[in-house]
Amino acid sequence: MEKFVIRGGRELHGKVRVSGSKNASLPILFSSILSGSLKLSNVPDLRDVSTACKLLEIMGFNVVRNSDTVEVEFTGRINPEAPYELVKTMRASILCLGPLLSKFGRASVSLPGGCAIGLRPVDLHLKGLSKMGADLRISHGYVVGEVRGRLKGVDVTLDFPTVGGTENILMAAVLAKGKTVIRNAAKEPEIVDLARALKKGGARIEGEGTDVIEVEGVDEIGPIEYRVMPDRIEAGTFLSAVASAGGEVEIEEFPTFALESVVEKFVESGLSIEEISEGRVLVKKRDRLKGTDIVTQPYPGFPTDMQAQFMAAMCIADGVSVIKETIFENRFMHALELQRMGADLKIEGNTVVVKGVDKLIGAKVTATDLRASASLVIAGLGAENTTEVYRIYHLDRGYEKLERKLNSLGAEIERVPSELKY
Ligand SMILES: CC(=O)N[C@H]1[C@@H](OP(=O)(O)OP(=O)(O)OC[C@H]2O[C@@H](n3ccc(=O)[nH]c3=O)[C@H](O)[C@@H]2O)O[C@H](CO)[C@@H](O)[C@@H]1O
Ligand SMILES: C=C(OP(=O)(O)O)C(=O)O
Repeated sequence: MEKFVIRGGRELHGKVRVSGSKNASLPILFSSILSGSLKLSNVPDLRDVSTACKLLEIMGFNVVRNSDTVEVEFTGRINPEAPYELVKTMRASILCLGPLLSKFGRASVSLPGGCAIGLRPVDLHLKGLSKMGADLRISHGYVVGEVRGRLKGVDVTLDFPTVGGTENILMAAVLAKGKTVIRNAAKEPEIVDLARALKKGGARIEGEGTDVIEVEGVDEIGPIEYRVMPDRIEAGTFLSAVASAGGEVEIEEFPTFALESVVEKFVESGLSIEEISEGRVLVKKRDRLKGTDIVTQPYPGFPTDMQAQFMAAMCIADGVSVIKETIFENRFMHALELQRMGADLKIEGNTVVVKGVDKLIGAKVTATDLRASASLVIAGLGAENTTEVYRIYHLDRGYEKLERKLNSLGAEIERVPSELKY
C-alpha cells in the first residue's frame, strides 16, 4: 500500500498534457470482441486499462501494449467469461456482456455489485439485452446469457440515460439483425467516441451524442484502428488543481468540446480560462474564487465525476457554494475527509453546503473512491502544511501519473509506502 505526502501551498506553473480518456478507452477495448482486431492509440496507462486487457486475454484475445497503443487480436478460441475477481475491481467489465452475446451468442459475466459511490445496478443493461432476444439469468452472482441465432434489432427506451447501459446495448446492436433504436440514450462524449470507433469497423450508427441512437445491424465488424479522445475529467481535474493551488498553467489536449459545463462553472467562480488555440487552454487564478453552485446531471450537465474536485476547490472560495449530486446516491465520502482539513461543509441528503474558509490545513485523510482521491489531492495542494492521502490505489485506477504531472508544475507530492495496513 502507498500514500501521498503533499506539501501544500505551492502555486502551479507550466504546461501539462491531458492523457487519453479512461471512460472512452474501456468500452472501445471491449469493442474488440466484436471486431476481433483492434489497434487503439492514446490509451492511458491505468489500472483499469490493465484490468480490461487482462479480461480480454482470459477471454481468448492476444493483447500487446506498446507505450500508449494497445493491439488486440482474437486467437480464434473464445472463453466468454468475466470472472468476479476482475469484475469486482472494475465495474466497466460489465461492458463485455453486450459484445459477447452479440458476437458469440453466450456470456457469463460476474455482476459488478455496489461500490463506495452507490448501488449502481445494471438492470437497464439487462432489460435492453433481453429485449434484443438474449436469454439472461443470474446464477451464483453471474449474469449468464445465451442467444439463439442472432440478437434482433429493437426499439428500447431507457428509464434513465445510463452511460454503460447505452454502450452495452449499442455494442450489441451493431451485429444484431435489423435496426435498433435507443431512446433516452446517454449523450456523453465517450459514447460518441465509441460509436466513431465502431464505425471504423463498418458499424452503421446514427444519432450518437443525441438522445436517440439508431443502429442498423451488419453481418460483420472489420478491424478497428482508432485514437481515443482526451480525458475530459482529467482535464477538469487540472482546472480544479489551479483553482485550489493558484498559478498559471497551460493545458494541452484539452477537450473543450466536452467540458463546457465545467469550464462555465469555473469561469463563474472567477477562474480565468482562455483557449489559446484548438485543444490548448491557459488557466489562471488571479484572485480568490467565489462560491459557485453546481448540480450534477447527465451530459451536457455538470459531470458527477467532477463533483468532488469542484467541491475541494470551493472549500477555499469566498462565500457559499451549494453542491447537489443527482446521479449517485452516496458520492460525498470525500466531504467527511475535507472536513478533517478544516472545510466548513454541511451535508444534507444529496446536497452539500460549502462555506468557504480562509485556508485548509493539512491532515491525514483517506481516499474512498477514484474522484474522492483526486479531490483530496487538490485540497492538499492548496492547504497549509502537509497532507497525507491514504488508499491512493483508487486514484491509480483512473489517473495516469497524476503526481508526476502535478510535480512537473511545481507541486510537491511524494508517493511513499503507507504505514497503515488495510
Ligand atoms: C466506465 C465509465 O464510463 N464510468 C462512468 C459511467 O458509469 P456508469 O455507466 O456505471 O453510470 P450510469 O450512467 O450507468 O449510472 C448513472 C445512474 O444510473 C443508475 N443505473 C445505471 C444502470 C442501470 O442499469 N440501472 C441504474 O439504475 C446508476 O445506479 C446511477 O445512479 O457513467 C457515470 C455517470 O456519468 C460516471 O460517473 C462513470 O465514471
Ligand atoms: C465512477 C467512475 O468510474 P467507474 O464507472 O469506472 O467506477 C469515475 O471514473 O469517476
